[in-house]
Amino acid sequence: MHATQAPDPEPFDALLVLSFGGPDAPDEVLPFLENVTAGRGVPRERLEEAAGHYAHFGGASPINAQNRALIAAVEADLAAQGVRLPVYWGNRNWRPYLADTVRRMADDGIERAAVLVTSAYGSYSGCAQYHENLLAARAEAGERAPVFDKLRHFFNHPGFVEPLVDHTADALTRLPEQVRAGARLVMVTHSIPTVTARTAGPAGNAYVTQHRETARLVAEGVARAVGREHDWDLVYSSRSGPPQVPWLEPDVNDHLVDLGAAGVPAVVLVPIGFLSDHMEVVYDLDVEAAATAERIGLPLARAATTGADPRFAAAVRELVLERAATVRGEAPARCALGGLGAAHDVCPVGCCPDPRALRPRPGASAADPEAAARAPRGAALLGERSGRMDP
Ligand SMILES: CC1=C(CCC(=O)O)c2cc3nc(cc4[nH]c(cc5[nH]c(cc1n2)c(C)c5CCC(=O)O)c(CCC(=O)O)c4C)C(CCC(=O)O)=C3C
Ligand SMILES: [Fe+2]
Repeated sequence: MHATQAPDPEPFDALLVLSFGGPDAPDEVLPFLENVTAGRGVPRERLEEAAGHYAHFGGASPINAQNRALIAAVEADLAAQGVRLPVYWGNRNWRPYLADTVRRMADDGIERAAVLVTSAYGSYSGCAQYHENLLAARAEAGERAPVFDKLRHFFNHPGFVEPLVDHTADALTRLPEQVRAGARLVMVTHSIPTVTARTAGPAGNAYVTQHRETARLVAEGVARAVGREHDWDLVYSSRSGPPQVPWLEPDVNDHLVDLGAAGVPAVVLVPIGFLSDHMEVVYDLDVEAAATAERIGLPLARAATTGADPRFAAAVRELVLERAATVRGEAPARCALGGLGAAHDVCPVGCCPDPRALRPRPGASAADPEAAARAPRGAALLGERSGRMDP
């Protein structure tokens, strides 16, 4: 018998890792891309361009292997801490599809699961759309479907930030010594339409605000680690959509050219927007941005993502136990670095509406920005059957 009691995940009887998904083979690339862009107005040319990125890697995205590694790290951490919680995995856009996973969870008798979404930040694509996916999957699984509690955004959790700090300090050492001290930290994330950015989070602008905070925390940590300040910028990759729709800028490539022209001696690319080495990282940064830097003679190093770092696996456990305690009506410590504090557990009304609901449609009455978001999304996922509600 152990003297100390294992931490209590009650009322959760499972953890669900919910991610984007990606193809595992060349013949899966187009069907995957069609899933991603269904009804989202992404032009055919952009689809073909994206297919080319996957072709560059033999038609397979690194994302599935990365998620398997993350799940293995989380399982190892839970086991080491004596937390008995099975871990399930489902994706929005590819196998294992979320709906199949939720059906399996129901078959296994799972009643209430914490959900880790592999996006650290609030936005329609990174938060609300996953809530919609959960809602749809529950509807498909029928009345035995488990209840889901999506964990809060982890952009300012030390278990996410600290590995990025170490990886950035490590990337600095890979630059030639004579340019190292003057290196600029270029923090990169996925671009999104500016309208989606403006309406992200309970007060708007959450996507950019949270990224700026993570960028600042990483730069601050790096300064402590290397004993020297480095200037930083927040830039964007992977622009999609039709050309007439404005997306967040500057693009990482344009920015590298500007920095080179301004006489910046070297750059470290820090992919703060991505939990692991997705296609956006291994293609958009390691192929495309690296070629841009090469062309203009700018020394460049790319920091590794947080990935399956054991500190992140421990953070996932902490977030699950924290949320479990909150659901039980306790007031647990909510760990967060910096000035923004721990993000909300349940998304309030108006949080991260679908950009399609914000676009005025010809022949329709003026678009209602709140139309897509009339119900608090977290609460909507709680089982009416059980009558459970969040505090
Ligand atoms: C905010 C955000 C995240 C982070 C949150 C999260 O992690 O969910 C994210 C993640 C990802 N995006 C990914 C891939 C793609 N995203 C696309 C298209 C789009 N992304 C968007 C936004 C985001 N995307 C948006 C607004 C679009 C336009 C279409 C639409 O409104 O939905 C397209 C279509 C073709 C193209 O345009 O490139 C692809 C192939 C992969 C997998 C990579 C791999 O295979 O390793 C991952 C993790
Ligand atoms: Fe994307």
